[in-house]
Amino acid sequence: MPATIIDGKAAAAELRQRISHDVAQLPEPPGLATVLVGDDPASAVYVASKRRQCVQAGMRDLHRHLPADIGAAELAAVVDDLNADPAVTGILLQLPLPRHLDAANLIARIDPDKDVDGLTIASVGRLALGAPGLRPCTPAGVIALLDRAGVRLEGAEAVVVGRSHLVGKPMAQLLLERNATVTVCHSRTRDLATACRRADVLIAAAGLPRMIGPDHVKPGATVIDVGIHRTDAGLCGDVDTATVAEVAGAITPVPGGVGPMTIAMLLSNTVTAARFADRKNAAV
Ligand SMILES: Nc1nc(=O)c2c([nH]1)NC[C@@H]1CN(c3ccc(C(=O)N[C@@H](CCC(=O)O)C(=O)O)cc3)C=[N+]21
Repeated sequence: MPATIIDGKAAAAELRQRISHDVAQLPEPPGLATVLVGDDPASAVYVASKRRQCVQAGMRDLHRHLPADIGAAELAAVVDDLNADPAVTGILLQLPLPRHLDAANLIARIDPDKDVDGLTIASVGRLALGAPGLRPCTPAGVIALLDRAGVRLEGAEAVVVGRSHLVGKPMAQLLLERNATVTVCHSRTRDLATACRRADVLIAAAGLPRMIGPDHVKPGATVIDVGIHRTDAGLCGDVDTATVAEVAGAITPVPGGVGPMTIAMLLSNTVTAARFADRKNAAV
């Protein structure tokens, strides 16, 4: 029997409904500052959807579009400005940045309480300690998707393929927090297929088109495809969906899987950041 398709579009729409409701309860609409440097076409598409959904949820769109040749000091000043602006609840610096800019340095400038991407050192530390904080959107979206699909994580064998700061590492930590037994695989893993076949829940986040095939999947496993690649044949993920669907119990499609959940979690983080800001104001 072919795998159940996990519908990320529907899950994201549901989550956005809840977020709109939460936004309406806040004393003031949160503001999301998306910062786009240059004109990378894929980045432009993602940022456009983030902005549209932000407005649809009742939040303020405080977008900044900056030229590709902006200097590091100038971009740092923009981040400082957004940190200081009380109308700005969340800041998202769209990656990748042009080559002459040091992303780590600029991310480090973002106020951790406005870090809706969950990428600052403080956010990473809070996640590692299990302390309250803003979690990276894609892995948080994957957990929400698994919960909605009724996938049990407690005691499950979870295998994450990929160890990026944006997805793989925080994904492993969130799964661990949910009491899964977590294995992290990467480009130097000796026998990837064997390691992956342990998985009850397999997360493909290595960034290589269709690298996960049916040989990597235990029959009945849940397969989450975080990859997104634009090829001549159209969009595809890190999973060879057609063949893996013959083996897996459930699988996320690309598009319509993890991507929409990433954006919904960004909105959710912006609401969380608004609550942090309220608490800070109440304290003074
Ligand atoms: N600071 C930062 N934070 C990010 O979260 C971030 C980033 N930089 N840089 C790039 C990646 C990629 N990313 C996606 C978000 C939504 C979809 C998405 O909605 N995808 C739709 C399809 C959209 C399409 O046609 O491409 C889907 O999968 O159904 C995909 C990819 C966020 N990223």
